[in-house]
Amino acid sequence: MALLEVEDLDVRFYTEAGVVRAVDGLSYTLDRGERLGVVGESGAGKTVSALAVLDLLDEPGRIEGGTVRFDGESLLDASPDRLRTVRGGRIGMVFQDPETALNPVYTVGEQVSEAVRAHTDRSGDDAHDRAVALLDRVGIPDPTTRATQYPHEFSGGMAQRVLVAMALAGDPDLLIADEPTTGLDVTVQAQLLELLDDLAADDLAVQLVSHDLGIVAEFCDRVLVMYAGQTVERAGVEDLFYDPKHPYTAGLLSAVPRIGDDRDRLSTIPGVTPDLSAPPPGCRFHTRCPYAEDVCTKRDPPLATTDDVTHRAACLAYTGDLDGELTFSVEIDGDDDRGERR
Ligand SMILES: Nc1ncnc2c1ncn2[C@@H]1O[C@H](COP(=O)(O)OP(=O)(O)OP(=O)(O)O)[C@@H](O)[C@H]1O
Repeated sequence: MALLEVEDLDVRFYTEAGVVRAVDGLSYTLDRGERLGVVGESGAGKTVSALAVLDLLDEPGRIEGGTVRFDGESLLDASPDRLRTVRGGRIGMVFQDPETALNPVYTVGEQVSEAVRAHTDRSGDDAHDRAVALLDRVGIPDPTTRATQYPHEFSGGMAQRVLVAMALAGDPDLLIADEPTTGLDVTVQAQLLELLDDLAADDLAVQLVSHDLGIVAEFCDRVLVMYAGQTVERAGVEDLFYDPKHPYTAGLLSAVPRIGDDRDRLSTIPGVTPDLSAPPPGCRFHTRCPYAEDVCTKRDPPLATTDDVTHRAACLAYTGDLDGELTFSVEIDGDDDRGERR
């Protein structure tokens, strides 16, 4: 049994401008110790789906359908008390922007101790000792002294380590990290990824939400690509990066800036993500897809098997509905690796 099973998850935001279909029919699983990357442009639904898994959506967001099972237990049916136990306990969370996630008026030690008290039987000195051990575990030097200091005395990278320590307080089986390294400089990013790598080696499953494909390529086992609230491709990390099957993924990959590449490639996929209160009919990507045919404006592509059952893509090219061939080239390390897709 998978550790996390998300099936057919639908999230809507009821706004004055209309109903925003932020997540539509999202399904995926995550095994123990596995690292899943969730990628896609801004507005794809990465954060909203991570929050929905934990039933943490704020108004006007609502989960309209689907199931979330964690270790066999249905989280969306769980009582608020039970959810609070699982959340931050068996599922740890780290979000972007550590400075705002920490409370400026309490010491770091107090905040980590509080997380320990909330998610374990420890209290008093015992909780404090555990907090110091956690700060040590996440690579904060001189943790005893650092525990007495306030968040403003920590750099961005060190503050993010504190948040990881708090997420580990309940000894979780799953860590959901949403853009955990965004805003940090490259060296600090690498150090933080090394920490996550080390933690995942201890059988912690990680769902890493990121718009940074380089980080995902380096860290993850499997990748889910989201576009406009839906999964467009799902594959093992190597298959996805070396042999993408969806035109959107191919576009994202060619938009990754590479060392020594001074062209502005970030605008490789022309157009913008659609307004999710009125998504385009048929394939949501058809308005930006260079391969789109008439049928793409009418038929919603299922997440179909490509040449491998574990490699799926939501494109009519894999249901036999396209007249033309899907052929795109992906440059990996400067090599032009041309592939035929059908
Ligand atoms: N409070 C809200 N009210 C209305 N719509 C919302 C709200 N929060 C999110 N959405 C919509 O949900 C969709 C998904 O947003 P989400 O933040 O999950 O995207 P994302 O992929 O995480 O992007 P980013 O990388 O910018 O965080 C977007 O279209 C967004 O406009």
